[in-house]
Amino acid sequence: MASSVISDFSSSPTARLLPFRCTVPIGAFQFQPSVSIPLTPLHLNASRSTLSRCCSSSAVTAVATNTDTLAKVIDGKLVSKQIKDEVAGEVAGMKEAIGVVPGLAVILVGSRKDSQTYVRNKKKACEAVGIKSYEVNLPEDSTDEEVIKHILEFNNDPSVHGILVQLPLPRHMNEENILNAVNIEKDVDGFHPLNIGRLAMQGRDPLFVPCTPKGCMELLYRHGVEIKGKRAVVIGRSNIVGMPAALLLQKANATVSIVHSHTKIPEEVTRQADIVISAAGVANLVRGGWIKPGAVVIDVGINPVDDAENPRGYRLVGDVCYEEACTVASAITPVPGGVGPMTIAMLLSNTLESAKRIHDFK
Ligand SMILES: NC(=O)C1=CN([C@@H]2O[C@H](COP(=O)(O)OP(=O)(O)OC[C@H]3O[C@@H](n4cnc5c(N)ncnc54)[C@H](OP(=O)(O)O)[C@@H]3O)[C@@H](O)[C@H]2O)C=CC1
Ligand SMILES: Nc1nc(=O)c2c([nH]1)NC[C@@H]1CN(c3ccc(C(=O)N[C@@H](CCC(=O)O)C(=O)O)cc3)C=[N+]21
Repeated sequence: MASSVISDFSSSPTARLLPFRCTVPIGAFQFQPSVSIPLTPLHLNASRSTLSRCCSSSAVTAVATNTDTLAKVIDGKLVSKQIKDEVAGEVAGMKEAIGVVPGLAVILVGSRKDSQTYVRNKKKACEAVGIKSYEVNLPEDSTDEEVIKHILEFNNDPSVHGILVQLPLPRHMNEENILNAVNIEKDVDGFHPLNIGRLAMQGRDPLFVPCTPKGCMELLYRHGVEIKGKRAVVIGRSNIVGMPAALLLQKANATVSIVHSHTKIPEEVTRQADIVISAAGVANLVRGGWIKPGAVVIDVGINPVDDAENPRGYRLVGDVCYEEACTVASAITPVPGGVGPMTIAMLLSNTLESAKRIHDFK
């Protein structure tokens, strides 16, 4: 039943919304949700007809399952749309007040199809909210120096407030040297070691938080999921997702465990968690039996799997076996339509934040 009320609307597009809390309706098979989630229009129940055909359901029988009540779907597409609308409003306001238009520069090296698609989508998203985008495409066999030359130009260009070097870079390149060249004041990806270092330290704050983990946290906040004092498990420890996600959960006072490829009995660790963020890049790694009944599951994984019925010949699935997880979790993000769109929304938000900081615009 809905209980409390929304408050604390600050002017920032990613301002903390204090949760509009209620208890998840629990079906005939009763289990206690480990976190409270809100009853807002953001939620739909997972429908069996839209469940992905991920895996056989045999593993689910090993755990207490809730076959009558399916998890709430955390709709990242919808939340990202709200954030983009907020960003668009602020971008227009800034232009009108001080004549500044935020600018994002994207550097793409090589011709990976997936990277080209991401860059195209980022450009479209910028246009939609009024952010100016700049793009540099370099051939696969470029040198580190060529990439760094463009970064330095953007560092010195006052119309550029955010710089993103699309990853992964070609294998011959030194990612560390290249990312180090980005001015931390324009590091909207939050990948510069100074930004990551500040994220890791008590009492310090980074200028930017990496977009994907920030998007995961934003989904939890905007859905009223309590984090303080909860157990969280992050599957994956990469610099761009897993590690910063674990740091953010810790900053929010969760007790955090990290599962990686050397973790023994990862299902046992994961089953302890009230909140699971999975970023392993392994399709259907997380089965229903890995999830504590009532847990909230954020699936970051984007994994192509063959699908002859799909015109593309493949479809995207997450790390989590959605069909199984839906019967155990209290809330879950879908793939696609979960964390992915949030990553883009956070990039726009970070770019706006950067322009505001550089121009001292409140
Ligand atoms: N939705 C979005 O916006 C985004 C989605 N992604 C997706 O998220 C996923 C992860 O991306 P990224 O972090 O860049 O990937 P990486 O390959 O850099 O990292 C994967 C991590 O998962 C761990 N891992 C791999 N296999 C297993 C396993 N079987 N059990 C436990 N842990 C495992 C690895 O452990 P170890 O360290 O031991 O090798 C590593 O820490 C991918 O599917 C990617 O496409 C990425 C960025 C944004
Ligand atoms: N410097 C850098 N910054 C990044 O943030 C970065 C990167 N490099 N390299 C690659 C990864 C991956 N990533 C995604 C962004 C959006 C979706 C996204 O919008 N996905 C849609 C589906 C898109 C589709 O259908 O193809 C969804 O999940 O609904 C996914 C993945 C950002 N990354």
